[in-house]
Amino acid sequence: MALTTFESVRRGRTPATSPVIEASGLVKRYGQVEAVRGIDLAVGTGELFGFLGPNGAGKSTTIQMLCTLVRPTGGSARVAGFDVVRQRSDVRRHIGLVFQESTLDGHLTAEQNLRFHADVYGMARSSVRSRTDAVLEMVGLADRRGALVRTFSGGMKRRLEIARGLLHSPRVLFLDEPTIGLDPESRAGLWRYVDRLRAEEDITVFLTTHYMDEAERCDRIAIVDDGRIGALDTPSVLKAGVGHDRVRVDTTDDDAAEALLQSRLGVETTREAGVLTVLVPDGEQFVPRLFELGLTIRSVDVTRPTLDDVFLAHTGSRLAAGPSRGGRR
Ligand SMILES: Nc1ncnc2c1ncn2[C@@H]1O[C@H](COP(=O)(O)OP(=O)(O)OP(=O)(O)O)[C@@H](O)[C@H]1O
Repeated sequence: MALTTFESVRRGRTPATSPVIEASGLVKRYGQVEAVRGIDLAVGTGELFGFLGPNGAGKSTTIQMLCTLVRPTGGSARVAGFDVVRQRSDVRRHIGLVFQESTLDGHLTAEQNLRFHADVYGMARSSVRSRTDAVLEMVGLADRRGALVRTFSGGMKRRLEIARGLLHSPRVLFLDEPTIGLDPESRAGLWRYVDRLRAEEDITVFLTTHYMDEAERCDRIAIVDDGRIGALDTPSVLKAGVGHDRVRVDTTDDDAAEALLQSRLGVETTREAGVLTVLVPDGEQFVPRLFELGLTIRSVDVTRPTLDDVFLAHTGSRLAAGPSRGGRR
């Protein structure tokens, strides 16, 4: 799915393709605790959708409602065209789940784990063999199909879980912090498989993550805080919304540079750690104009707002604060 398709959609809340997940006024209360306070969203077919928020924001509860594991207190949601309350088994047939905690059986082989899942889902025997081959191939585990899962590395187990989540050809794959606890190489490997999967099957991926690089991959992101969505758009629009590019210029004569920047380019400067700093909407367009001033410039660097800045602006905490380790599921 080309990113540009989604980039071209100006209204962040509207997906570029027909919605496969739709939630309207979704609420979940646990006694006095209002875990989810009214979530509205639409996720398009084929989209990689990021659902970000600090610990306790309501992400897992929202996912559990979308996956039919928890019944909403209010509002409604449809997944793959089916209502999450009235058509639970239809929803379940069309979704795949990969949660933080492994539910694989270490005493069974990779293939036996998949077979067991196929039985639970009532898959037709005729399709199980070919589909098992296809998903094991997709996640690079075809040659380990007969090995016991307890001999697998953390990355291999996570890949097998993705294979299992895909076995029944779901339309939506829910990945709840899928790379938590994995080393960088396994994380990169897992994303290679997700990319390949998205290229090969018209699947929608609903992702929660605390990693900025994973959030950057998303076509669109919702930032949820205190049970509500505070922002929803493409990563680039969200970043543009939180501030300016920071251009830091090192010159041979900062006083002269400061005067020229103000008089000729009409920009205010500050000095941060002794370096002349300018905040501008578009650093890339600004830098060539700097060089036209005839200054002797030693170096220039441009820093753009990151998704971490976006997260901080909307939630008051840092995305990079680290993945959650709690689990109530
Ligand atoms: N079964 C439950 N009973 C009571 N309160 C709950 C239950 N599940 C969640 N909550 C509360 O609802 C709120 C939202 O929790 P939720 O797990 O959805 O957050 P989260 O965004 O997924 O957090 P994390 O990133 O830590 O997984 C929290 O205050 C949590 O304590």
